[in-house]
Amino acid sequence: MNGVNPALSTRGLVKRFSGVLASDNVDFDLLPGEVHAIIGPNGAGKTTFIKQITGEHFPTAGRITLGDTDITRMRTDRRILLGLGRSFQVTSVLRDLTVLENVILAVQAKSGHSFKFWHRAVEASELREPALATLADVGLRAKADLPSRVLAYGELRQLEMAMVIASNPQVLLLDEPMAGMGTVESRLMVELLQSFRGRFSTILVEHDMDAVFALADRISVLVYGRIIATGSPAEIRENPQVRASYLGEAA
Ligand SMILES: Nc1ncnc2c1ncn2[C@@H]1O[C@H](COP(=O)(O)OP(=O)(O)OP(=O)(O)O)[C@@H](O)[C@H]1O
Repeated sequence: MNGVNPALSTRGLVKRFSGVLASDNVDFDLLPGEVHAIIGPNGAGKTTFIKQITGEHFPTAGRITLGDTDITRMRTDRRILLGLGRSFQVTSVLRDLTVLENVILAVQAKSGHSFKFWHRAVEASELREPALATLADVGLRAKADLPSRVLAYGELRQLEMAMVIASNPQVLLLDEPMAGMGTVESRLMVELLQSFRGRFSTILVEHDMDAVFALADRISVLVYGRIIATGSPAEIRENPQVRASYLGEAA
């Protein structure tokens, strides 16, 4: 890897579900600061791969390393404390709290702050300031004091993103960030993710190929649990094996 230590890597990752080999000897490297997209047909094993990284599934064999730490069999909450950030579902936004309070809650959860009284957490400037800065990053600064329930769907997804990046994760897992979005919302999300360029080491799983090709520095193609190619968007677009087994059919 040219002497660069990956932010996250897997070696020989195997996940077997009775008859199905959902991960077939996956060697994967996420380089510092890159957006590395994983694409592949339905059932290729993308979700299974992500779930092994988050700790929702343990691999049948192989190894997962976050920085220098072997996390293969570590619990999810410990992985999060070590710097794994995962996009929340919209349902994790507490609708009765303000936009800012939701971000503060996310910062607080990661920082290990244990305030006995919630109002003290909301007032604590060491939580407030970074939360406000993060809201500015995602374009929601003006809505900080509104109850989250008044946000439009696209804004909720921006808030969700703020809640993930607020704790400055070393590795950001984005599992279908464009899911359920219309054209305009998707374009805004692509712009938002582009504004993060270089800031996070990001694994992106996404079915929207326009978004993938706009955002990814590198793309790995998963077919039947195996990575059949890894390369720049241009290399992947031109790869005959990828075209035959996946992109060709989509095009
Ligand atoms: N808990 C499970 N038990 C049994 N088989 C499973 C389980 N989870 C996934 N599989 C199988 O593993 C294979 C990979 O599934 P996975 O959901 O990881 O694919 P995917 O690439 O995420 O698909 P999609 O794009 O449709 O979300 C599929 O054949 C699936 O049926």
